[in-house]
Amino acid sequence: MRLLQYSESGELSIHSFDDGAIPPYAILSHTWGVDAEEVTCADLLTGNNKAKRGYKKIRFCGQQARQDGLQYFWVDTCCIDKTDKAELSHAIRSMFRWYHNAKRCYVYLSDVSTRKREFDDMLTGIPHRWEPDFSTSRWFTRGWTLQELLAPSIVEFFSREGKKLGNKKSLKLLIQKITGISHEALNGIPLSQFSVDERLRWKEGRITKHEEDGAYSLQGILDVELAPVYGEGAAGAFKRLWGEIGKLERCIQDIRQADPRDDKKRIKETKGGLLADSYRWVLDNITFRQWQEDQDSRLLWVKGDPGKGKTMLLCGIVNELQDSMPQNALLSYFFCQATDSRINNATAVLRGLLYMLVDQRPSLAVHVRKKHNRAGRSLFDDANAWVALTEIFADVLRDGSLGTTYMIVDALDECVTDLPKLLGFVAKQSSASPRVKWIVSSRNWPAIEEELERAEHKTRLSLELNAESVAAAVKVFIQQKVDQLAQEKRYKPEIKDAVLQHLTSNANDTFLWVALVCQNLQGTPKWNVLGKLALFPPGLDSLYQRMMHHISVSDSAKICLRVLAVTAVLYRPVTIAELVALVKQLEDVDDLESVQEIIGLCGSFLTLRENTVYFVHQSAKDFLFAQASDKIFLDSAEQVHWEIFLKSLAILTRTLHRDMYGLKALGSPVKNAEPPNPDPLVESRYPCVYWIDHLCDSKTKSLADRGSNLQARGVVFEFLKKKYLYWLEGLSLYKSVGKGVVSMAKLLSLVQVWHTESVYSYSEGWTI
Ligand SMILES: Nc1ncnc2c1ncn2[C@@H]1O[C@H](COP(=O)(O)OP(=O)(O)OP(=O)(O)O)[C@@H](O)[C@H]1O
Repeated sequence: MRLLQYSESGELSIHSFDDGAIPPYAILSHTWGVDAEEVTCADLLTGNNKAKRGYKKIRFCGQQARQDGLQYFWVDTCCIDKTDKAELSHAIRSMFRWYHNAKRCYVYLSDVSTRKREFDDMLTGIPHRWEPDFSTSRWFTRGWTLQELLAPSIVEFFSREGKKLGNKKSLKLLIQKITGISHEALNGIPLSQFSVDERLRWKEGRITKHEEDGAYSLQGILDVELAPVYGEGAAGAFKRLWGEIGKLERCIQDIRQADPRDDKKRIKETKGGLLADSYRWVLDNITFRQWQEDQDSRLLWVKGDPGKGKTMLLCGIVNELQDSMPQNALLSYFFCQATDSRINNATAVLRGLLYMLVDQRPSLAVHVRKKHNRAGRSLFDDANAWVALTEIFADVLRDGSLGTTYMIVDALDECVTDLPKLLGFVAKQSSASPRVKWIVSSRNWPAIEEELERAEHKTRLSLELNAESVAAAVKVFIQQKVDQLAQEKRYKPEIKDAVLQHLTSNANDTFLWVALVCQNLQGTPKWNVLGKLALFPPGLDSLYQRMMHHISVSDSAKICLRVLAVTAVLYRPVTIAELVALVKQLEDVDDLESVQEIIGLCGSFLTLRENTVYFVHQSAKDFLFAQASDKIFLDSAEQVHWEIFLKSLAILTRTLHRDMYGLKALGSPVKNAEPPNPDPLVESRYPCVYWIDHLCDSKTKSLADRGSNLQARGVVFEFLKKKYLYWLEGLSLYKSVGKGVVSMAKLLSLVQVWHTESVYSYSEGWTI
């Protein structure tokens, strides 16, 4: 980028700077006069044509910049060498960014005068107003000036005498009236938050000298890049612009696997809502403040035992940052959950973080588009997705337009697949840039500590070492929960006091323990509360143990344990309809209410939200595997996987057929495929995506279980023979083709294992 500078003696000079080393500068916005009177790059380099009228606005810009403490300034007439085609093309593509990055933009209005005022005042005694001239100024009718108004954060307007008229914020009512652009856009809200149609409306009626510029001048406003091809005409330029907008939209849609904002909302609600007074302590915590204020503190690791409130703390921190960060800062976050295969792996974490960044600032998609244009959606979910995502992510974090950026990842310990890779990535990237600040949270796992140790600028916030603050936060939580219970269940004061007392003395600074006991008390009649209190032992595991015992001795033990066993090995939370289809024992329970009741009986471990069954907490699932596996899985977890695999293929064989959504036209885009009502595939969504995973995690890999292997081969062969294409159609309707491809690769490996273990038999002759 070239910049101008006036020396102390008033000498004008021009300097070139590389992208990473551009000093602070002011920028001029104006409308062109007669070409011959504008100062060109050649004029400056040769020192010719010093009498051109165009020097007036250059002098104005230089003086104003100096007054504002800026040494350098940029003027389009002479800072671009328009005779050099490559430079012109680069400048057109960079212009929005140059205006955006300028410290101040001065709009020089050569057709608005303030001096006229004094003259008119003398003649008529009526004060002259510059506003009418301002409203009809040529500046508001030109194409390129739209981005010059929108891109910089400070835009100041000057009359032809160089008198300041105001800025885009102080004049926003007037500017809105003239341009139809909303206050929010003039106040600097990211343009990506306005629809493409609205942004295009702002451009209506504006003209450009070259017809193609109508489209080229919109690229920054619409977050796309368009290399200029003068001569293609307006139609050609707009056609390419639409094409780029379409590609950008597809790219952002393809990155999106799940929106972390929705996951955060869901997690917060499933955990009973966020209590601000139970997390605000962190804002005054010395380690947290150091992370926030110190440039050299880039990675904060929040660590603590299960149920200490890390996830809720991070939800609170996200809210606080959202409210307090500067407008051009970015915030991206991800909440891992081991029980949900959409959000329990390293690739999903990067994809979620990237989605949030690109969604807030679509111009960052330029780093994704190079690869995405070639690979499409499979870039993010094929076997090489991790490698591609880490490269893209590193480019995004290096982007020059990135200001302060916050990256937050909760529950690293719940990243089931490729955690070491994720830790390595966080350690590396958090050391790379002082502009990017990271917070991660996890349990106190030595393996995580070891990896994060490699980060250069890290601090840690241990909840155990901040026991006093956590204890006070838990106390507030207990008080709020007990008030709520007492009010809803109309406790007498002595019962309320006893509950408060029991919770306070046994919670051991563990939020989750309090939440579980209160959930239990919710279903306890008030006459039984005092008797029941003593049955809630301190410590999470003891509490789970008691809950397990309660389920095991109940009349519904058999069915509840089965529901728990199946739910524990599923790869994502399932809807009630999916659960009923997968659990054989629920087949005869034909009404929804009874199923809900059964799930309620497992209530200490499971919870229902919007018809979907979730584990109350990861620690509940951990407990089932570690300490109750003999009770719930009976034989083994692999056996449960095996049964789900068989059940899945039975469901799919029954439900999959040709053109399940009645689309009729082959090749309809899947995004237009609306499920019929009722949806014929309501039970088969889960089996369609996960049957191979269950097969792989069942016993069939082992030669010892030859019988199962033979049975698996037979069932899989039959299924693929009859339903393979319909299965692909199902995957496509569920937008899970990428996952299907990965699953097929897994199946192929499994077949190869069978083969090498001599289970494969040519005489039966089937191949995959
Ligand atoms: N600030 C808060 N407001 C409301 N509820 C809270 C808050 N902090 C913790 N809780 C309650 O405590 C429970 C456990 O908290 P959370 O899930 O955040 O713990 P965690 O430390 O992330 O646990 P784990 O490491 O086992 O995942 C939540 O389900 C919620 O009921």
